[in-house]
Amino acid sequence: MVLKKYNINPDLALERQKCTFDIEEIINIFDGGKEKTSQRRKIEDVVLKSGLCHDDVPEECMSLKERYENAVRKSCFFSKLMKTELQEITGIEDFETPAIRRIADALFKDISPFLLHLGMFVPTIIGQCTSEQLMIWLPKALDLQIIGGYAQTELGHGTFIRGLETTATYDADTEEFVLHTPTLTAHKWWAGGLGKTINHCIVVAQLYTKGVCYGTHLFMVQIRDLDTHMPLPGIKVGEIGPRMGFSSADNGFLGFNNFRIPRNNMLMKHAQVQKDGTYVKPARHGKLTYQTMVFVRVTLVNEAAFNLSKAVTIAVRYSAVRRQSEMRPNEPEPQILDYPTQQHKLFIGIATAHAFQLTANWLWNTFKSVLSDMKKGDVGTLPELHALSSCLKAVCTSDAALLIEQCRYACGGHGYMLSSNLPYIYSFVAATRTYEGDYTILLLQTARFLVKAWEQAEAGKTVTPTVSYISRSLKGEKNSWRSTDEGIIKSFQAVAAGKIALCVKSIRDRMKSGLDYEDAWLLTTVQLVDAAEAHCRSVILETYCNEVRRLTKSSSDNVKIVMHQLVTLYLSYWTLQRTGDLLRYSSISEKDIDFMQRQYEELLQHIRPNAVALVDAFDLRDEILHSSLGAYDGRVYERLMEQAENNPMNAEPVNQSFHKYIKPLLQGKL
Ligand SMILES: CCCCCCCCCCCCCCCCC/C=C/C(=O)SCCNC(=O)CCNC(=O)[C@H](O)C(C)(C)COP(=O)(O)OP(=O)(O)OC[C@H]1O[C@@H](n2cnc3c(N)ncnc32)[C@H](O)[C@@H]1OP(=O)(O)O
Ligand SMILES: Cc1cc2nc3c(=O)[nH]c(=O)nc-3n(C[C@H](O)[C@H](O)[C@H](O)COP(=O)(O)OP(=O)(O)OC[C@H]3O[C@@H](n4cnc5c(N)ncnc54)[C@H](O)[C@@H]3O)c2cc1C
Repeated sequence: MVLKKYNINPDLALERQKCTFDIEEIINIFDGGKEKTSQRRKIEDVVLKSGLCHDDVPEECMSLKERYENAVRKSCFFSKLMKTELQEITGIEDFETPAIRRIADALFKDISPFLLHLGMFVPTIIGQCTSEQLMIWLPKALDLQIIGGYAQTELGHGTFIRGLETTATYDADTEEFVLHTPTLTAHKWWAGGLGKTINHCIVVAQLYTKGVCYGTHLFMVQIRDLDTHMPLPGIKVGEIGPRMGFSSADNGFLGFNNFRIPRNNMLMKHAQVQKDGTYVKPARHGKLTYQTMVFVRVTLVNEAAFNLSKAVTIAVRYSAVRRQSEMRPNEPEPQILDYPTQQHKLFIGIATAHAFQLTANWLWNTFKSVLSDMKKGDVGTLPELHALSSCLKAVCTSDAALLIEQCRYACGGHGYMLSSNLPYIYSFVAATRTYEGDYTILLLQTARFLVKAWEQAEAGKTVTPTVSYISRSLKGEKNSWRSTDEGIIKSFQAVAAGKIALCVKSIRDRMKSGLDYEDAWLLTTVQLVDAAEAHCRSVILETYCNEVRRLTKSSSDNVKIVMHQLVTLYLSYWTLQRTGDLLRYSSISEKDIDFMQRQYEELLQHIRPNAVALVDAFDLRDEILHSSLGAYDGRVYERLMEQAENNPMNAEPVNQSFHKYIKPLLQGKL
């Protein structure tokens, strides 16, 4: 759609005059410096000027097939642009740049069918191939001579990878693997891009050699002819059908009928099958084939932050423009943003977007540092990364989905319109809570790490920094509540320690009563999930505070003030959400809770004048927001009417169904 130009809505113009800080300063902080802001804007200019974002009809008015075809068209031209003009700006192969991710949303209101190519296929090649394999596949994948996906999940199993049924049996005579789908439930299911788009695929299958099963391994498989795009003989492939979102991503199914691939197509960086069929197991860690999932979990924290920032920008701008009800008789209707309950719904969204973005950046740096340790042969930091990425992925995607839905509630009926973009943002983020490891499953992985850390600390061993609070708790350090940043973080750590202690006790008590470890663990899983969530909260709170302090060291006083107001709002909000836990595990009193409630309500008032400026500081262009409610100019009603008038349903004054059905019904002739 071409965005019509309007003058700024007067309410929104006034809001911007109230701003107390330099928006550009905050933009630079989140981009990582002035230079990065300028590079990002250059990238956005190039993409927006390319004309690629244009749709003749709104995406939501297209059929599923049209949406898919439109998304393929855009993905191809966008890929070409990335290889040419964008590469000149970003530097060769710098696909890591968050700017590319951001501007991709200007093209795809839903998502690109190439998402898995960049998001999982290329990262798997990088992380799982030997250097010889890398030289064969990486240049082709980066150059889009081959397009790939990641097919792990099957119809019968997603969570439990060890239960996957697809087999890859080595045939030493021909030096090939035979891929086979032995049952209905063994069909690969869900892989993005698999339905219609990709010609190659990373397939996760149970490896058999010399009659022994060695568990799941990764294989590079060509599934379609590069010229005709027809499925290769022995391959059954297609689209799984309409779903809540991901409509243009052609999620697919895949079955193999004794399909042969060369031995070299097993990704052999960590484990190998030699020509004679001898299996060589990974030298360092048994779960290195799960590395791409860890990578994606790390990036999903960023996705949670980015998508929440879009939703809250839309809802705050709308709330500054929307007037409803009256506060006092005969007074003009106020902006709905003036209602404290509306501020309560929205300002936590702004603070959470900051908290998640800074946590995502921190997690990304942690990931890079663990990768560099692993390159040197040290896998000692991997368990902590796995525990951190698991709980942060679970909690951030889950919180973001809830807060995005809250943004929709905050926009009343108009938030329900697809043109608000809130339903799209929600359905995308809702899926992130499930894929790449369901919420509960990932928290249970973190819980395993926490229980182990508890046992290590009990044995007097040093534990990793993110769980050092366990050692303090075991030393008998009592928590005394203080309503400062550090004080609140310590109390949240005391909550996490208290919950982990109870889990350990429950497991031990259950074992004393005769249960084996597995049953004792199983019966404690409700508490274990809760403990892992509490641990994750303490990590987010601490990271957010530390990062704001570090990043605003040389900022102006006004930026320091407003960024810190949001930190305090976040800490107060979570204190009030978790009073039960804090009363149980810290020394917080009712008086302290009253104080926190008052502080929270005062903060809403302090933040109110800067609310619009704070969402402007996410620097999200209208073309990325795609929202009739959230455009920079605030011309909500004009855009809603414009979109209604453009609705293809209004192209003809009388729909043919009137003549076919309604009229005969009215006339008793049906
Ligand atoms: C032109 C286009 C432009 C577009 C631009 C876009 C740019 C890119 C944007 C990027 C966004 C990316 C989006 C990508 C979209 C993705 C779509 C979705 C994909 C998928 O969902 S793929 C499938 C994912 N599946 C899962 O996540 C399954 C979850 N299950 C598991 O992970 C495991 O089964 C398990 C962990 C739950 C259990 O595994 P297992 O039984 O094997 O292990 P145990 O529980 O017995 O544990 C044993 C020990 O191993 C440790 N462990 C487990 N996992 C790991 C790990 N990953 N790393 C390290 N260690 C691990 C356990 O902790 C255990 O350790 P312990 O010491 O013994 O306790
Ligand atoms: C939009 C979308 C895109 C996807 N893209 C891909 C892709 O590209 N490639 C790919 O391979 N896969 C993909 N997936 C699949 C995805 O990874 C899985 O759906 C996900 O990992 C969850 O697994 P599941 O469906 O087997 O759920 P299940 O494991 O069946 O979960 C169902 C419920 O059972 C619970 N449960 C399961 N096991 C346990 C347990 N041990 N303890 C307690 N509770 C348990 C879960 O918590 C959940 O509540 C995609 C999924 C979606 C929705």
